Amino acid sequence: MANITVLGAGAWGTAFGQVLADAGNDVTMWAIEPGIVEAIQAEHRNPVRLPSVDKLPDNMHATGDRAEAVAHADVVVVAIAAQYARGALEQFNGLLPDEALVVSLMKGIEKNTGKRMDEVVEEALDLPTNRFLAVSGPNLSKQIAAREPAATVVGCTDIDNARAFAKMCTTDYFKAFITADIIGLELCGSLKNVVALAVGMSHGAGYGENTAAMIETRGLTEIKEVGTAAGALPETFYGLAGVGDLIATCGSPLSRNYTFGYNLGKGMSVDEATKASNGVAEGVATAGAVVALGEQYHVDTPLAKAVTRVLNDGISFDQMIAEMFPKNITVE
Ligand SMILES: NC(=O)C1=CN([C@@H]2O[C@H](COP(=O)(O)OP(=O)(O)OC[C@H]3O[C@@H](n4cnc5c(N)ncnc54)[C@H](OP(=O)(O)O)[C@@H]3O)[C@@H](O)[C@H]2O)C=CC1
Ligand SMILES: O=C(CO)COP(=O)(O)O
Repeated sequence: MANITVLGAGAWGTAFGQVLADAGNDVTMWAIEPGIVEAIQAEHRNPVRLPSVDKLPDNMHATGDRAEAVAHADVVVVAIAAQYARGALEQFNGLLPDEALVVSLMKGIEKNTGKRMDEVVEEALDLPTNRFLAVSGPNLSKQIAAREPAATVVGCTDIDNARAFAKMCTTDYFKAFITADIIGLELCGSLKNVVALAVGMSHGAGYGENTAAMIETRGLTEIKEVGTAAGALPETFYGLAGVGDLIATCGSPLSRNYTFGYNLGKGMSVDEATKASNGVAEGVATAGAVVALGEQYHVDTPLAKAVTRVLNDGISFDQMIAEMFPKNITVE
């Protein structure tokens, strides 16, 4: 198969690295933390970010050296926390082989620029659009690391590249579908994290499934409206990467976004919830960017606005609901 390098040995980077290794590829993990590199290389484990896996496959290696990591890569997969991706990738600019494909697993919007990860990756690496791919779907890392059956969507403007990478990440337990709708894929993955924060808050505040369903339904509409205004295909939002990922992320305490929201709903401050989080909750930085995207495209974003009010102004969950659903609107 292929030589594939994964940049970022977090929970999903490591679990997806295992999928790629199970599919028969030779996988090199690059991480900034020397302790993680050492543990993967010496013990075939990532005790910091993915402790549930006792032994990673033998065809998974690790290095902390940037040039060595990517020198022979056919594909470079990026799994770095979204707000740090640009800075981290700029240090790889000029090191990648000329024809290498670059695949983003990230689900976030850059806070300072409002840019999607396809834009950030292409700018940071001077990468042509046809060599950028995104992977997004209902993919809670711990369950995929346990090899439970799951599926994802691989996107690329060059559908042959999407098809080629989908083959490289298909195993008996992990299936990949393809699309050319990069904008849809990026916005589904990033924006559902904001919805998961709100649903987590609802459960943390003590409410049940009706409240969660009300938020999820509003969230899906909001994601679709912002996304289609930005150029995405509407059908992407009703597929695996859209409603599929919304169901998984809003329904599981394994989601860092859901859990972050749950802790806020129970009364923690943003600082306390950040300290309690086991990995990055991308929705926290992305919420404000969604509001800005809404303003840019003249689409109302009551859910994202209400979530930013909780994050920035510390309003209660009940007040958030009142702001999301003013008395004079009808909600579908
Ligand atoms: N976990 C999941 O279930 C899924 C996650 N995703 C998305 O994938 C992305 C990564 O998630 P995940 O792996 O779970 O997150 P984690 O929080 O587990 O890991 C984040 C990764 O980013 C790295 N990182 C942070 N800052 C820097 C930096 N300045 N330079 C280099 N590396 C840095 C971390 O390195 P270090 O460990 O050394 O701090 C770590 O490898 C996110 O955008 C997330 O939304 C998508 C689908 C599923
Ligand atoms: O995107 C995910 C599942 O598809 C993971 O969600 P979290 O980043 O909230 O853990």
